[in-house]
Formats: sequence, structure tokens, C-alpha cells
Amino acid sequence: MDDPDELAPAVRSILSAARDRADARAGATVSVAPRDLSAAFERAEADGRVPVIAEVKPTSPTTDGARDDDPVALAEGMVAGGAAALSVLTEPEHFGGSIETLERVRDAVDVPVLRKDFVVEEAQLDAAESDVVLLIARFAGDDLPDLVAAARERGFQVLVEVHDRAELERALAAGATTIGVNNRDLAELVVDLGTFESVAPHAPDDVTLVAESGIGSPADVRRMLAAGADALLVGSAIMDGDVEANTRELVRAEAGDGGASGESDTSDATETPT
Ligand SMILES: O=C(O)c1ccccc1NCC(=O)[C@H](O)[C@H](O)COP(=O)(O)O
Repeated sequence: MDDPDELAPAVRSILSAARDRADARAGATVSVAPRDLSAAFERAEADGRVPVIAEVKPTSPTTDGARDDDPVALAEGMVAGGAAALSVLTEPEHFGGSIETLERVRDAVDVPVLRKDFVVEEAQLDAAESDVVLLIARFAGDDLPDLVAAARERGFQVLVEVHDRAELERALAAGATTIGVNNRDLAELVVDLGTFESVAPHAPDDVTLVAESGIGSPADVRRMLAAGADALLVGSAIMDGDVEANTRELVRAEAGDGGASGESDTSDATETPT
């Protein structure tokens, strides 16, 4: 991992909490029979839906307040709105997530579920079963290849998150085949959709590319698809209001009907403080 001093204070705190939790997680090695993420994306496309991973994100360091509805009801609304897959935060202190929430959501839906957390040690992988785990290249550092291998040995599909071209190269060298480009800079916590546009052209064609963060409108969806995204990961814009209608609006972005709740164009905003 690079210099922690370069990270936003909130992110340093998230990482410190993740390391503290890691010890408590050493337990039996999990063995997962995952729901196929690629197949879920293909089903969405065949159905005329943009492949969206909708995120159950009760709060975050860049969100005012917290959403305390039942996460299972939120997750079911996202699936009803057409989400191809779900992402569930399990980080408790900064995102209001939990392992219990992940397990309840995965039991309640039939789409693939991504565990969204800050995994820095192999033992953390054994905290819960999920269909996909996130590994953040910046935080995994030199351990990324070992963590990818350890996750796959347990049956997980792996989404490796990158933020720039150097991290993309490290993800590829670690054998990643599904790569998320996070538009949120974890040093400044500023979102810039131009990040995906600058990194995506350097990814090989056979990599599944997920555009992450800052996607707030059908126009943003179309912008990310035009830049080469195979799927999108969306949290805040879906969690803000009616999750089913918000999800539907984004998955229908290519149909140009603006979904159930109309369309607002934020595609000109290349840099959005969050
Ligand atoms: O979302 C945050 O405030 C945040 C702060 C510090 C580290 C990570 C953070 N987010 C993690 C994510 O990757 C997002 O939850 C995810 O990409 C969805 O982003 P968005 O659609 O912008 O909510």
C-alpha cells in the first residue's frame, strides 16, 4: 500500500478499523458456491437492462445522515427495479454495514451479491459467504496477487478496484478479469467520471469493466457505457429516495425513457465534491 498520509482522514480511519476487525475474523475457511456475475450481466443485457450493481449503502463518510430502513426491503426494491447484482457494505463503523446484513440480503434475493468492505488480510475473507468480493488494489498493495488467489480458492468471484493506470496494470498482473474503476479518489474523496474514461481504454477487451461511484443519472450511465463500461456500480443515487424507481431509471438509461422518475442530466459535471 502507498503512503497512508496521502489518504483522506476518513479513509485512514476506515483502514485502521479494518485491520482491527481482521484479527477477530480468523475462523473456519469459507467455501462458496457463487451465483455467476457474468451470467447476471448477460441476462440483464439480453433483457434490455443496463447491467447495474445496486449498492445497499446505509451511510458513508461523504453522506449526510443515514438510511435506517430494513436493508432487505431496500435490496428487494433494487432487484424489482432491475438490478443485475447487488453490493452490500459490511463495514460497520463508517458505512453502517454488517455481515448480518449481507447474509440476510443474500438469503432474500437470487442475484449475485458483492461483499463491499476493505479487505487487507486473508482472514477477513472468511467473515462471510458472498458471490463476489471486492479487493481494492491501492489497499491490498503487494498482497494483491495472494489475496486474489486466496479469494478464488474459497470460490469467490473477485472484483479488483483500481483508480489509475498503474493500479490497472497491477490488477491485470494479479490475474484480475473483472475490474472496477473507481471514479472516487480515495485521497481527496472527490468524484470525477473522467477517471473511468482515462483508465478504461488501457484495459484489454476480454476484461469485464465496472464503472464505480458518482453515477447519478441516465446521462451518466450512457457516458460510462460509451467509455467502455460493461456494468456500473451505483450506491448513493439509488439510496437517495425510492430505490426501486431510482434503479429502474438507471437500468433503462439506454432506452432513453428516463425510467419511472424522469431524467436529469449531470453528464457535464466532470468533478463533483461528494
Ligand atoms: O462513498 C464514500 O463516501 C466512500 C468514502 C471513503 C471510501 C470509500 C467510499 N465509497 C466506496 C465506494 O466504492 C462506493 O460506495 C461505491 O462505488 C458507490 O459509489 P456512489 O454511487 O458514488 O455512492
